[in-house]
Amino acid sequence: MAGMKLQFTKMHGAGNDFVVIDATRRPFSPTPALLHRLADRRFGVGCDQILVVEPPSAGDVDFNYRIFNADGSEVGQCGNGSRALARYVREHGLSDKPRIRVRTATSVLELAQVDASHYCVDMGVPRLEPAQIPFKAAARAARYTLTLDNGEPLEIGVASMGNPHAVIRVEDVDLAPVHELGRALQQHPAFPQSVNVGFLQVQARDRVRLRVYERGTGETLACGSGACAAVVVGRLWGLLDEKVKVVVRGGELEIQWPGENQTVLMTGPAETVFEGEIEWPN
Ligand SMILES: N[C@H](CCC[C@H](N)C(=O)O)C(=O)O
Repeated sequence: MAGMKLQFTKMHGAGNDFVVIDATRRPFSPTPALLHRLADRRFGVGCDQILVVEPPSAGDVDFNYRIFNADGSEVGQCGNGSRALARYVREHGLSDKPRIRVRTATSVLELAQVDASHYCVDMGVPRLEPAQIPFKAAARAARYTLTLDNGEPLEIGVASMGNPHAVIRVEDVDLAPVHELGRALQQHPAFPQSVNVGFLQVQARDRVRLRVYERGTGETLACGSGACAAVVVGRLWGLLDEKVKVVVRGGELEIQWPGENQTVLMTGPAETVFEGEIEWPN
């Protein structure tokens, strides 16, 4: 049966991997079935997120950018994906500007190339009010204590980078119950839109290790917005300085946050792995 041929580019940022689609010349409105196929690591291409580059919705940005998790859910932020997008638009001749601005469903980001394989993203001001996360709490606090299904208390920090994050401090990320606690928090009624769950090990005031159990995807090798949220929470807890190296399973990210009402800067890698084409029935 004749189908549609869909060109894509396979990319990753510190091991968080993407299928990137160019919708700047013609619209791309993927069905859930197509998203699942693109993300499927056996029956399809395989990725953590699908990124769709679109023409700007207004003159204040250069591109719009849609983000779909592997489960097909559309979300408003992907930090590692924004670095991949910055590389993508340069490599595909869609822009030769040294700095570009992109709009997602929840945020406007500014991206700049640092060197041949590194990009810096201004991820905007973290949102800390519970209603902005969204997170059900009476008032804003640096720390919250959740009661888990088993009755156990759990201390967390919460922040939104345009997507929701919960941060849990652990002694050793290699020993943390990432999948068990990650799933428990994602199903917790305190997070009406689920949540990305970060496990933060503080090694020094300027160096941490991090694992993230992502919403709509599961554990990834890196989570850019998760690294930002972890540094924001770590600083609110008085544990971290302004510039922090975040060591994740797939590499390293540099995060800088001067403090409240300031934007978070994230610097990290973006790589192109291959160009591909997949046939899909109309
Ligand atoms: N799973 C996230 C989206 C991808 C974020 C992550 N890949 C990043 O680099 O920020 C969410 O549902 O909000």
